[in-house]
Amino acid sequence: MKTFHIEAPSKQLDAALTEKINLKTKPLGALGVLEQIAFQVGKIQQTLSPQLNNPTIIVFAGDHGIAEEGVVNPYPQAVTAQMVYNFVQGGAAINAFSQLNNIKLEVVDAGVAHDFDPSLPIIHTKIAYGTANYRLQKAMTDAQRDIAIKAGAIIVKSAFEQGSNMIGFGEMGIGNTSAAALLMSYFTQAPIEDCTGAGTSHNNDLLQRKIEVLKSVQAFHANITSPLDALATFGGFEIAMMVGAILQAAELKMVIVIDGFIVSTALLTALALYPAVIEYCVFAHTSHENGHQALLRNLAVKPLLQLDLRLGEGTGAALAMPLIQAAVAFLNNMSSFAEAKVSNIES
Ligand SMILES: O=C(O)c1ccc[n+]([C@@H]2O[C@H](COP(=O)([O-])O)[C@@H](O)[C@H]2O)c1
Ligand SMILES: Cc1cc2nc[nH]c2cc1C
Repeated sequence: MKTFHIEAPSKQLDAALTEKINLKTKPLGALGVLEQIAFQVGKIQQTLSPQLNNPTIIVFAGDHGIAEEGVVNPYPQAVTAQMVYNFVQGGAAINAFSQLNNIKLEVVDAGVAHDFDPSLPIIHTKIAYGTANYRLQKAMTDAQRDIAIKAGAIIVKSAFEQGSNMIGFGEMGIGNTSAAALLMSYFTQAPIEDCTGAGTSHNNDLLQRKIEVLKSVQAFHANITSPLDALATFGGFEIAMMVGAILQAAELKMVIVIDGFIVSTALLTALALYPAVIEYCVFAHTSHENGHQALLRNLAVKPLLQLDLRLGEGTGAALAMPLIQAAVAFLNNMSSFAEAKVSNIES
């Protein structure tokens, strides 16, 4: 696999950032979580006056071999490609939210089981027409996984070179809550029941069967040898590309906005390879998908929003970006007690 150079941000400015935040005209700590975000962004950028430029969301789409069977997903596999057209035409939730919040949106064919016209405004990096069915074999070869990681990295590098320093990732892939559940169970060691949710289903009818199927998949792949092997075994291509994307964004010291359940399992994979990545991540929301809460607890992180979203596409990230911008705005634009001649208490 491509290697990345990822270091935790220096602690050099920690004290100065804390002091700058504490001396703003507000009771100590009164901006709550926004204070933590302001501190984190200042630390990532190693400045007391951080700037967020060209916020970008990249949606990776990919199909999953198991989805053809319809045993773990209520919607047909064809919806993945249909939603890609919807993204291109501007009709999805992520289009509405990114347009509202001035976020640049890019759509990637990571491995959709459909041929898209090359002239469409899609990043065409298809690895294959969906992954293989992991009930029968590994979802992808090691070579496909490595190509996917590299492709995700190249896409992020290009966004960075176009001036972006805050990036979020979204995904679209019928069946991908199953891949995500398998990855979460592997990385957190939690039983598959605790990692499996209803996905796109609106009732729990499917859930028990989904858990049984995923248990049998775990038994079939009992000898996973490494985090990268887990990624190749369970897939999908959109998740593998997000692993590369997250790693590249951390290497470039970008602010990484983590969306829902599936993106979080890409992050688990990235963290198993490079633990310092966590320092670059802001967690957008707690998904309604069973498992996400436990995953976030496992990482000891607290997301910004709790909206019971379970859509994916990067929608939570798009909604959280203005809050991150608000944190940076107060750090840059609020007066200190001294500047505004407001009386402070002795600290
Ligand atoms: O982001 C989430 O937390 C999330 C939770 C549940 C479902 N999804 C989306 O639903 C799709 C996968 O659902 P499923 O039931 O086909 O596995 C996929 O396109 C995801 O973007 C996303
Ligand atoms: C319609 C639809 C839209 C989605 N967006 C992300 N995952 C999705 C799954 C479905 C089924």
